Amino acid sequence: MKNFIKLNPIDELHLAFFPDFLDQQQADAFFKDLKSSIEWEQPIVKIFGKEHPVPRKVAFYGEPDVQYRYSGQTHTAIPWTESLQAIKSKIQESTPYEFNSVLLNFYRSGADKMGWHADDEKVLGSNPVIISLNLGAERRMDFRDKKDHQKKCSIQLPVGSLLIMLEDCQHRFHHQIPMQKRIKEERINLTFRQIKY
Ligand SMILES: O=C(O)CCC(=O)C(=O)O
Ligand SMILES: [Fe+2]
Repeated sequence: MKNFIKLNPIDELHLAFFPDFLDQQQADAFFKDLKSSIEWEQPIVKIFGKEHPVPRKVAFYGEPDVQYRYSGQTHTAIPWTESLQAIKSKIQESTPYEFNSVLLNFYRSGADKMGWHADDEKVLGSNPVIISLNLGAERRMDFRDKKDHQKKCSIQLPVGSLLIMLEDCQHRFHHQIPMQKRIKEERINLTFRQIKY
């Protein structure tokens, strides 16, 4: 894969990173378009019997009939928009991976976040490759070994960067986007996935 650097911040964590996959102008144009054209939702999740809105907005797009369960509900993919098609083609020119859907997250400020999790659902198959595009505010992403919480690291995700989580990343590690209260700017992240079943 041309232009990707291999990141291996801790043993066994395999990432590929393309820091300026989109230039600032392209990234800004996609951000603006996605912010207004995507059907953003804020699902309610039940945690210990209490209902909470998820701390960000989300949307799921992809091939017809692809379904994905997140935030406690099954979602059917909304068909690719023109912008998503353009991003998808650009990613497919640079990587050998297949994907049939994208989960989008909209962080309204540094107060929005995503807690520790792994994208290791059965429907993604074993060792799923997750391709993640970053638009808007630069945020930090943390990784930690599921079994040994001392084994951890953080990376910065600047605007226009593309991060690929490879090999057994989802099986061995959790990741999160922590709250960063001093960040006031919005951010959109897209994670392209191959839902197998
Ligand atoms: O916002 C991000 O960079 C990460 C998103 C993520 O981990 C996910 O959608 O599963
Ligand atoms: Fe994730």
